[in-house]
Amino acid sequence: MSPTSVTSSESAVTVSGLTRAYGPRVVIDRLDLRIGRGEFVALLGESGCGKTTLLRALAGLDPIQGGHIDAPGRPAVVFQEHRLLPWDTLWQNVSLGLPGADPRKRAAAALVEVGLGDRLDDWPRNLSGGQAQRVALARALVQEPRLLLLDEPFAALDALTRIRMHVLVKELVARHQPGVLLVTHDVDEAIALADRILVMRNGVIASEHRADTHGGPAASRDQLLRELGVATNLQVA
Ligand SMILES: Nc1ncnc2c1ncn2[C@@H]1O[C@H](COP(=O)(O)OP(=O)(O)OP(=O)(O)O)[C@@H](O)[C@H]1O
Repeated sequence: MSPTSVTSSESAVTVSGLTRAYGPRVVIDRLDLRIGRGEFVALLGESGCGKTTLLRALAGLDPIQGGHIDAPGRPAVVFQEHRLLPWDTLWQNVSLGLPGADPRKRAAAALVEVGLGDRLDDWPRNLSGGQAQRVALARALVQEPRLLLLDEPFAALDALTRIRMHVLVKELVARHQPGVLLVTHDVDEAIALADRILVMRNGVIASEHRADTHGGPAASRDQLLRELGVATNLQVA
């Protein structure tokens, strides 16, 4: 993978008036959103509010019932489960569907970037959960997507592995400059990673918080928990 030079004003995705319904039930209601190249956006919201529905619509995996999604190129998606093919080696998994010459070489470079450059010919079954998610990240980024969609990719990992993955994904996004939408339940993860945190409620973006220009966090933990309807004054007797 080669680093890409982009301008921050370049759009990774622009969404206007997006509506997504399951039968009569409207889950996303005329939602507007723009994510720039290199921008890391986290999406929080209580369970069932429509986060994954939005991500799947942006990925082009589901039909939409109204509005418009402008996402040049094909978005790459990393899910909570790695979705690697067990009958393919790691480099084959990473290069799957990759157009152009020398797929093994490009897959190798991607695996080096995620710290698995010595495991090209190994099999998914021999990987830990964290290693498998590294391969999933390599498989996404080798496509050099303008938009990277992350659906709770670290949720099943232990706390230390999750922190290592945060450091890695931050580095990779800084180098490759996709726009990122991270769906997460983890308020601390959103604070650690995001330039902008969105809180979704009733099918729209109810509030948004931007990190300050000095890299300060987009919002405090208490503030986000309050917005998510979680009491923060819990006292242990
Ligand atoms: N295929 C489907 N058919 C009908 N309803 C669906 C379908 N998928 C999701 N829903 C409903 O749409 C709503 C939003 O679901 P979604 O999975 O997007 O929420 P979420 O915010 O990602 O939840 P969680 O945080 O628990 O993963 C929920 O009420 C869910 O029951």
